[in-house]
Amino acid sequence: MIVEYIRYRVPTDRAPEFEASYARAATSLAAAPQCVDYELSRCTDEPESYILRITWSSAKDHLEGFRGGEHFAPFFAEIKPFVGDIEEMRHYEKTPVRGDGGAVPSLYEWLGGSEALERLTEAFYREVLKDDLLIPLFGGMDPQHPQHVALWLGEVFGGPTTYTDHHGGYRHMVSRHLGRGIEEKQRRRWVSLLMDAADEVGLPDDPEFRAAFAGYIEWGTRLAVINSRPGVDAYDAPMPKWSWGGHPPYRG
Ligand code: HEM
Repeated sequence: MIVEYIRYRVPTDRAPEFEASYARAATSLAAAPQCVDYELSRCTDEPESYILRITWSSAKDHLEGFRGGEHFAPFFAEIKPFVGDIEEMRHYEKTPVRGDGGAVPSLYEWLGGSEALERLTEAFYREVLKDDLLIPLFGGMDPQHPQHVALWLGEVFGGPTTYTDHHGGYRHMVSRHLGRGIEEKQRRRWVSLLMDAADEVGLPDDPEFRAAFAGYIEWGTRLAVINSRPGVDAYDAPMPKWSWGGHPPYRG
């Protein structure tokens, strides 16, 4: 993905016309398959200054796909009167320097940190080991497994990077699922028992936390099923970093 920034300096008497034109032009961005998202901001200190941010699937998709495609002409027709007001129009690559600020707690902090996760995985695997669908997979489980999964979850939810630093990281986690042939009904049971355990140990039950938590668990378990199929080899990937998505915590 690539981010395009376009900085405009528009005299204030033309600002309403400028914003109205962009509101119409945005329908072409919304329809363009190369456009990931867009946002027009106006400077509060210098109201003549605007910045348009557009994320494209790639620079090539923007320059060839969008500009050569059906949505460019109606887009350009709307914004053409303001081309002379452009001060900068360039592509930028995202760097790893980004994240939530201190105003937004990590999911790890919100759920109660490592102690809460250890309580969760202990209660969960106690039930897993009594479950007729899951016992064939977990019968010979390493006794340290619940703690390892607690560390994994902690890291994914924004806690310390202990799993990556001391337990083999992403590749090791994937390798533990290889060749296990996890079936959909086993995945479903795993999810269901984990949600029961979350209630049992009193993880926060606010809608925003549970939606983010369930989102990761749904994603992670489906990936575990894929990784457990025949022919998959161990691979490296960046550690997933899960956050609140579209709904940060409600603090009414
Ligand atoms: C979000 C979903 C999942 C996460 C985060 C997860 C995490 C992990 C981790 C971190 C390990 C390695 C533990 C270690 O380092 O020793 C592991 C192993 C394992 N996982 Fe998963 N897993 C997930 C889903 C599943 C599902 C759906 C199943 C099966 C229904 C499953 C079955 C296993 C088994 C059988 C092992 C090896 C256990 C042992 O013998 O020690 N996992 N998992």
